[in-house]
Amino acid sequence: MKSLHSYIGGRFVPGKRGFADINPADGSVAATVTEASAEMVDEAVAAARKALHGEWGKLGARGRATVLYKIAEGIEKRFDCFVQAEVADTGKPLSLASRLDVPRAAANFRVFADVIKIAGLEAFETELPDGRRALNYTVRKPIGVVGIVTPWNLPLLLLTWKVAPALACGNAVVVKPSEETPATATLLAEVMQEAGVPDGVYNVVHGFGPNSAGEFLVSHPGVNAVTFTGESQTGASIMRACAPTVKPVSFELGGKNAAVIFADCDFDATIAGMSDAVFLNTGQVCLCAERVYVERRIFDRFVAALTERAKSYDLGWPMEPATSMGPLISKVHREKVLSYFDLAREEGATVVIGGGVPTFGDGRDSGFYVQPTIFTGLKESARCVKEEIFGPVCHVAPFDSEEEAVALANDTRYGLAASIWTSDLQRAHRVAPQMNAGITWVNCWFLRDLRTPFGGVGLSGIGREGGMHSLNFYSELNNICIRTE
Ligand SMILES: NC(=O)c1ccc[n+]([C@@H]2O[C@H](COP(=O)([O-])OP(=O)(O)OC[C@H]3O[C@@H](n4cnc5c(N)ncnc54)[C@H](O)[C@@H]3O)[C@@H](O)[C@H]2O)c1
Ligand SMILES: O=C/C=C/C=C(\O)C(=O)O
Repeated sequence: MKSLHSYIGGRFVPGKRGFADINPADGSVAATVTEASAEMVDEAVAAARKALHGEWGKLGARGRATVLYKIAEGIEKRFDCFVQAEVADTGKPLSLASRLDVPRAAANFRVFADVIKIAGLEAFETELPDGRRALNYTVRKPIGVVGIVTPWNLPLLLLTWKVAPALACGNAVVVKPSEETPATATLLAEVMQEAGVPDGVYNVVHGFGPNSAGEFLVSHPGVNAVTFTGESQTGASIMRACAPTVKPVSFELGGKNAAVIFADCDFDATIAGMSDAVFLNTGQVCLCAERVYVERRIFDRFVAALTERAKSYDLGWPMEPATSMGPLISKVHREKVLSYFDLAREEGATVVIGGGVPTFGDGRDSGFYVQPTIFTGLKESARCVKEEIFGPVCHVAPFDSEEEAVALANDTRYGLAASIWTSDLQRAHRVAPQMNAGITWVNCWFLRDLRTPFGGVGLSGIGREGGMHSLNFYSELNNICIRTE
């Protein structure tokens, strides 16, 4: 049985207590993991601090970019290892990990290497009424030791989305991957060693959230900034933990995202896109559309076509190439999703398809699969329309006018992503800016350009990452004002 340990100051360090890393496809134990104690988190933060004062701190942006390209190559060299580790931890289909998670991890390092090389700085020529003149210019410095806490749904993708810009900016990091998916962050440590990343620049502490490595890290006085992706409530706890030392935070949190489908959409392309938007990664993507609003004229046709799509998913073993939907991440998460399925029925939903657990007659019956599920008929005030479920499920409701669609889409305390499906370009331009969300896609979903701002409003987060926005979070700007006259 494989044992996964924390990685501190360039060494794998076992913790005293162990916990199981479960494969959600059949409930088997994929690996054992040792938990980092408070002392080990202290050591990781100290190792990161030390690295900032060593050769890493002296390397310029070009030198760091070269290291980031090597990390990207290192991930690609071990492509199959990363895919297998991610599939074993998450149960996601091999095809998905191969086309999304692992390629994006390498892309994250390449893009931020490119961005740091071309990033400019601000400068102003200042003229005061009394005749004095000055040149103001800004320099970018690392923020220091960055604490990175990440979730289980896209483990390597979301971890590297933060590690890459943090390293590009010259920081040292201590990462706390989800206890559900510890493998790829650990494997990345080996890539870091091979790429010549100095000891202490990348540290991993394994464990849980409250009263464990997660809390020890975010409340640590030696951590200069915290970046977190996960549930909104966890974000609130982390914010409280960061308050005493006034750490800057960047939060990418939950969503209850709307899709708005107009009758003039390209119907087949919309069904294909919406099938991903609802069911990709078993609906466990923060950007997934759980609220789907469809213009009444095409409502029945849309529901029927999306239902056909739901039927077409192959809930196979994750390592089978044909598998298109895996299990949910854990028993606990499946219980949560199933409790929402029960609640939807109590709230008066019509179950169009799904709503339960599939049976297989093999080991997958001990895994955490659920059926792809579509509901209709709920009131807008229903909890299943308001709360994030995070499973392969959506509620579809009709609308009659553009104004009504915008109001329905925006009636949420979240605000991460929205999608609009229409062939009318003017309508797209009119409606898109009205969406109360950080990201609005038109005739597509989860189409990413890593230079663009990514983040949410309301309960969906604080701040934006991506391109220059990441550089601004992961660095301190020092403005220098020189009197010239
Ligand atoms: N907005 C985004 O970009 C985005 C991306 C992916 C997932 N998510 C959200 O993440 C959630 C699913 O992921 P999850 O269940 O792993 O989230 P989670 O909040 O339960 O856990 C995320 C991480 O936080 C740690 N943690 C938990 N409590 C903590 C505490 N008190 N202090 C420090 N660390 C703590 C966990 O151990 C884990 O590593 C969903 O709500 C989803 O919408 C958002
Ligand atoms: O589950 C959430 C997905 C987040 C995606 C990103 O952060 C990204 O594509 O950069």
